[in-house]
Formats: sequence, C-alpha cells, structure tokens
Amino acid sequence: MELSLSSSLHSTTPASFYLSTNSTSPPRQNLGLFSAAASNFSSRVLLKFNKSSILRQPRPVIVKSQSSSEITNDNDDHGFVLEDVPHLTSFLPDLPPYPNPLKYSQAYAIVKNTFVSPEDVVAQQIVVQKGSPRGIHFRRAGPREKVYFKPEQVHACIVTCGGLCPGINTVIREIVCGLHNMYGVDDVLGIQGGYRGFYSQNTIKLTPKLVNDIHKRGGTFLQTSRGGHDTKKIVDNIQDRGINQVYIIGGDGTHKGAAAISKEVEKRGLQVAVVGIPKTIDNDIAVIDKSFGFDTAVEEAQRAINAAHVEAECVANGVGIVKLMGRYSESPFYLEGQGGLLEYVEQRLKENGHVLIVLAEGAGQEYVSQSAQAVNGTDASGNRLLLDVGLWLTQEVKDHFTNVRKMEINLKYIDPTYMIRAIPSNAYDNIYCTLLAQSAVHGTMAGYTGFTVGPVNSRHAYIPINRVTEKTNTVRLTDRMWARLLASTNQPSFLQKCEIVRERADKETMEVIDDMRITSI
Ligand SMILES: Nc1ncnc2c1ncn2[C@@H]1O[C@H](COP(=O)(O)OP(=O)(O)O)[C@@H](O)[C@H]1O
Ligand SMILES: O=P(O)(O)OC[C@H]1O[C@](O)(COP(=O)(O)O)[C@@H](O)[C@@H]1O
Ligand SMILES: [Mg+2]
Repeated sequence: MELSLSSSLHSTTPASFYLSTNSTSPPRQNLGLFSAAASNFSSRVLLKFNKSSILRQPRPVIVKSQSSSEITNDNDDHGFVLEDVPHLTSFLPDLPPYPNPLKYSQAYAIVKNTFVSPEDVVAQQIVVQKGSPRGIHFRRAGPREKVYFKPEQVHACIVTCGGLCPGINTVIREIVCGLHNMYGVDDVLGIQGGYRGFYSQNTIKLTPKLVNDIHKRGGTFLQTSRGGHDTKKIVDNIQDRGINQVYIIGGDGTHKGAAAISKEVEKRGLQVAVVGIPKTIDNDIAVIDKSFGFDTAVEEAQRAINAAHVEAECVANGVGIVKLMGRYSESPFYLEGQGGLLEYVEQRLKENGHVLIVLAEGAGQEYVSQSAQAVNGTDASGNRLLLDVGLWLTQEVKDHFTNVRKMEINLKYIDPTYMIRAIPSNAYDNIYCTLLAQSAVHGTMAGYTGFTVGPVNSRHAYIPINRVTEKTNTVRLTDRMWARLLASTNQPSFLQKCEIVRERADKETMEVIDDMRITSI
C-alpha cells in the first residue's frame, strides 16, 4: 500500500491535501454544493410563481426583489421559488415573437416534443424532507415554441476568456453548427483574444466548415486573454457591428464581465442577448453540477499521478510529488512536529517504502511566501498570483530527510498543470459541451439574456448570471464528501485541534444560517 498525499484537482477544494491508498483513483468531483448564504439571499431577484398561470406565459411577468419576511409569509405556493433569467421583452416590451423554425430542421423533423414546456423547471435541491418548502428552481433549458429573432436577422459572436480548459473548441464548434443546422443562422463572428478582442483585434467569420474539426484540438481556436474588460468599449463595438447574440465562454471572472455587458446592453435598450457558458478545470463554479473539461482534466491528471507513483515505488524510499491546478486551497496543514506532514511521510516510508504526495497549487501559500520572495501580486484579471508550492515542498522534504533525519530518499517532482488543461476534451466532455452549446443557442433564440447554462442535478437549466458569480464552490472540510475521501485514503486531516474546533463551529453556524434561509423561503 502506498501513500499518496494529494490535493484535489477538483479544487473546488479548499483542502490542501488528500491521501490516497490508491493513487489511480481520480479525485472526486464536487457535486453541486448548495451555495446560497442568508446574507445575500434577501437581495436576490426572485420571481415568485403562481404555478397555474405565470408558468404558462412565455415571458416573466413579475420580477421583484423580495424581503425575507415577504417570502416567509407566503405559503400559497409551498415555498416554490423560480430564480428566473431576464428576457429581452422585460426591457423591449414590443419585441415580436416568431414561430420557432426548429421543427422544420432536419434534426428535429420527427421529434414528438420539440419544445420544452414553459412550465418545466429544475429544482436546485433534490434531497428534501416531507413538508419542507419546495425551494429554488431554475428554468429548464431547451428550445421554446416562440423565438425573438428571425434567423436572417441574427448576427452572433463568440468570445473565449480566461485560462484554457479542455472542451472550449467543442463549445465553439457546437454553437456555430447549432445555430446553422437548427436555426439556419449563417452570421457568426469569432472575437479573437478574449474580451479585449472586441475592440483591439481582428474578427473571424465562423462557418460550420471552418470549425468542423476544431473539437479535436486543445486550447481555444479563438485565443484567449486575461484582463482587458472594458464594458463601454465592448458594448460600443457590439452596437457598431450590429451584433445581437453574444456567446461568452469563460469562468467566474468572465461571467462577471458578461453580467456587466448584459446590464449595459439593457441600459442602452439594445436587442442583444448575452449568454455565458461556464468554463474552468477548477470545477469551482457555483450551482452547476460540474464544469466542462473537468472530467478530461481528472483523467489526464491520473497519468501524471501514475507516473509519479511508478517512479516512487521503483526505488528505495521513493517520494513522488505532483502539483495540480486549484487556486483556492484553504485547508491548513503543517510540516513539522507531531501530526505534521513530514512525520507522516516518514511513517509511510517506513511502512510501505514509498509515498506519493499530490497537492493543489494554491496550498500552503503562506509557507512558501515565508521562504521565497513574496510576489503578492495579481494577474491582469485580478486573480491572486501563486508561488510554486510544489518546488517549495520538494525542497522542504529533501532538507528534512537529508539534513535532519539523515535518511536517503529518492524524490521526483512532476508539475503537469499546463499539460493537463491544454489537451482536447474526452468523449464525455464533448457530449456535455454539445449540450451546453445547444442549450445556449435555444436560450438566446428564445430571447433570454443575462444567463448562463449548465446542469443542475443532471438537468440543464438557465441560471441567472449573478448566481454563478456571487459565490465560488468549495469543498467544505466539514461535509461528508471530505470525510469519504479521508475514509477511502486513510489519511490524517493534518488539521490541528483548534482548527477542527473552528471548522466545526463554522459548520454549525452555517447550519443555523441554512435553517434560517429554508424557513424564510
Ligand atoms: N469583476 C469583473 N468585471 C468585469 N470583467 C471581469 C471581472 N473579473 C474578470 N473579468 C474579465 O473576465 C476575463 C476572464 O477572467 P479570468 O479571471 O482571467 O478568467 P475566468 O473567467 O476563467 O475566471 C478577463 O478578461 C477579465 O478582465
Ligand atoms: O497561468 P494562467 O494562465 O494564469 O493560469 C493559471 C490558472 O488558470 C486555471 O487553470 C484556471 O483558472 P480560470 O478558470 O480562472 O481561468 C487555474 O487553475 C490556474 O490557477
Ligand atoms: Mg476564474
């Protein structure tokens, strides 16, 4: 049995490490953690349903911000809440609807239920208790009977922002092909180089022929960038070019930018639908089950972990260290003394002859900054710049065993981070990306705007953008998911007693907050 001390790639994970008795098992994915906190709940825009009437109407009727007391007192709908997405008609009431041409498309010719019922919604929580409020729901994604764009009027554009992630090219391809094959839309523009590409780069006309094979390649066909979001310049450009559908592929930062664009579009009263398609290998986007590319990344990470494992077990006192991406890693750990990482590594070496450590790039930053030149900076998008915890840990482990313990070890450090995110997506992610892209196309054609798409409890939904930007998914060390990992790997938590008490207290506080929130729905 080998020790592998790992952090989660899925990092979602605030936790720094996990130990695995089987280094080939992939890190577990984060399954849609409930992310609403009482503090921002009352300020959220909610559409309360009268189920029998409002749902039948194709567009939202009442959108209002409700105080928690209003929510508590309304028992008519058994606590049913729809967190709706904006519709172009909410600020352009005279916009005419048209019959959806989809049923005339080759693909849908024999489909019985072509359109999603306007009454279909997706529940955010599917584990409920008898008598509990019905809770938050999102509109189900999919084609609608009425559309608010004639195909020949559509001037769409696609932009990709932030870090790379397997599957971006599949999403681009499927938006272009979906618009063309399902709706007969021919005018799709690629904005090159991220947000700044709107105002500083050439554009490229995207056709099904041009993008036909791009899903087989890693990266983004359109290039990407960090920083450079200038809402005014971007919307000026959208207006100047006559663009009326904007498909924005990116992570949390990109979605903040998309929200700003959508607001500005509404302020100017433009018929422009803005949709975000959530992307990140960090799998830390709130509400949705899992972000595309994550599955591919986990698979690829295993190759690095396996290699480190082979290297470690084939020598005496072999130590393998693998660093994976995951910016926010908040689980504290310590090196020295009783219960520390070094003591545990030694114990594993004595028991098994080798040890494997997998850590998140965001882990232990406070230690690295003590020994290295602190950068304390941010990248062009405002994300914290990280010091190399892998190199730091490598040095610490070497020093400890060579100089303090006088033990000979054989250490190999592998940093596969950019290799992992630069590969093409696997079959699972390709199917997922196709669904995301087609859902986005149906949503914008139906006139929805300021939304993002993604699976919620396995059903694709239209989610208000602010829901995915207001909070980042993290793995809570006090949740059963983390305990399952510890139970599977038999690793210690590396938390000191006081931290365990603090974590538990946080959990209890969170539970009280959750209770308050549920009561108030
Ligand atoms: N708060 C924000 N408001 C507007 N634009 C933002 C904001 N945060 C990030 N962006 C823009 O979104 C783009 C991508 O953000 P970044 O954080 O690099 O990647 P990701 O979207 O993958 O999280 C960048 O061009 C950045 O300027
Ligand atoms: O070196 P870069 O390009 O800034 O990317 C590093 C970061 O990008 C990521 O892969 C993804 O981050 P985003 O989803 O915010 O783009 C992080 O895991 C990592 O910290
Ligand atoms: Mg991000």
